[in-house]
Amino acid sequence: MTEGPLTLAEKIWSAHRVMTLESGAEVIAIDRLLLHERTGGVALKSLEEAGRTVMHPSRVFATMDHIVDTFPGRTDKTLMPTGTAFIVSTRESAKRHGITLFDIDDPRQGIVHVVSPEQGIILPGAILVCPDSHTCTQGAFGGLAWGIGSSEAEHVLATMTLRMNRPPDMRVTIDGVLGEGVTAKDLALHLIAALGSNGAKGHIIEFAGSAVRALDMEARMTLCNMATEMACAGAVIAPDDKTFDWLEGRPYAPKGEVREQAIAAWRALYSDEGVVFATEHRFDAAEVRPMVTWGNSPQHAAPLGAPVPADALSKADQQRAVEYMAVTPGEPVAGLPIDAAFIGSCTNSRISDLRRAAAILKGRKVAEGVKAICVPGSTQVKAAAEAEGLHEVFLEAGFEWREAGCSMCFFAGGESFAPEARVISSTNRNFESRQGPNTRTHLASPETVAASAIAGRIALVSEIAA
Ligand SMILES: CC(C)[C@H](C(=O)O)[C@@H](O)C(=O)O
Ligand code: SF4
Repeated sequence: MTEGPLTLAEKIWSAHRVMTLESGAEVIAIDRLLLHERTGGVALKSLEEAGRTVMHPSRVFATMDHIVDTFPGRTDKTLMPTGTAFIVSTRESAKRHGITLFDIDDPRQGIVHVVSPEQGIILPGAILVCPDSHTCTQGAFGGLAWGIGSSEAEHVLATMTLRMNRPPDMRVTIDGVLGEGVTAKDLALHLIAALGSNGAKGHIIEFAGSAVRALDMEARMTLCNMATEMACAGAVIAPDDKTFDWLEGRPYAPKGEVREQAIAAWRALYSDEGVVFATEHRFDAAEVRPMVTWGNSPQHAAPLGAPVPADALSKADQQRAVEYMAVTPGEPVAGLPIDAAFIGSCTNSRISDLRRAAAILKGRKVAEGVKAICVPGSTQVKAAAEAEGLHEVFLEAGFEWREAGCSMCFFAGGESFAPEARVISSTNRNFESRQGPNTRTHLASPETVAASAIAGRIALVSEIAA
């Protein structure tokens, strides 16, 4: 390993360095590759067409999440035209190459970034890649994880290496205490609003500080997930006892004596005192409020109740968003009537998210005319929620209760919300037509989504009647 003080990311990177090329690029070893039926299927097909084989099938995992329907009783058939072909071809390739597949009917199935931590596939100090932009979610466990393209995934399948320049390091330190009812999602939107959607361009962000240490593992995943929306190359949080405890007993995580040895090594995974980051930012958790987006980029976020920027119509990038979203500069989006509410996605669909939403929905009803849907992030999350009776809370309130998957986080030609529907959503992207043709997505925490579904308009938890 290199001498002198090192960042956490540098420590992990140098432990994986195979060689440095003349160009300065490096060849690094990859520990784990994850695939899903949308981009993973493409990588496998292309590998086969090139006549290559999978180097380490036991380090490659595939799941069905992006294209599969989430209706109860689903099959290989999907509303996405050509969708079945992706599902079938991923399944057949996985079988041919001996890759572990979390298929539609597998109790381990779910959204790739929810399933991997659940199974203990991502580990502190590891490097994991996946042809999906929200892979940095998994950096919450103190490993390096980032999204790659399908052709890079093919390269990893064949060689378990990647050729890359080491990304520069950025540290985002958040000290202080988050206020009552303020969540990791609000914190993430606060940071994106402040730093911008290119604010971390090409950097590996290390989230540090007392407010980050205080987050539980699922909240850390939400934070790292949203880092993608600042164009980062990865996001990482130094592992601690919470990380080790969360991983205990997970199928692919080390056990017994090996676990003890692993923990001893994982305890060295932190940025050394005095190390210099390419960029540093500091935030105070006490300043974060419940947030909601008003435009078509996650950076178009403001505290719930704050107005859409009064000068938005004079700014080229905001003008289109204001028109598309049908919002009024100078006025808040809070209070706007909604057509739909969505709880799901790799950002906010884990058991703690569902528990917090259910606590708000209990004994209440979704406002008339609002289509409300809850899609657990994985089949395991769904089962855990059902064991606690949370599904009954959602159903009694008037939410649909679905099978696990990406669902309407990402309209790929399958199921969608109605054209121009205004949707309050626990997802990570509010791009144009993201949840169906011309849909208007407002990003928020699961709590705000639940409260808004009850109110029938964008609302704070504190605004709904007791
Ligand atoms: C389809 C997939 C490649 C895409 C991504 O990379 O992120 C999707 O997951 C998304 O969230 O937009
Ligand atoms: S849940 Fe949404 S953001 Fe996450 S991987 Fe699926 S489509 Fe992408």
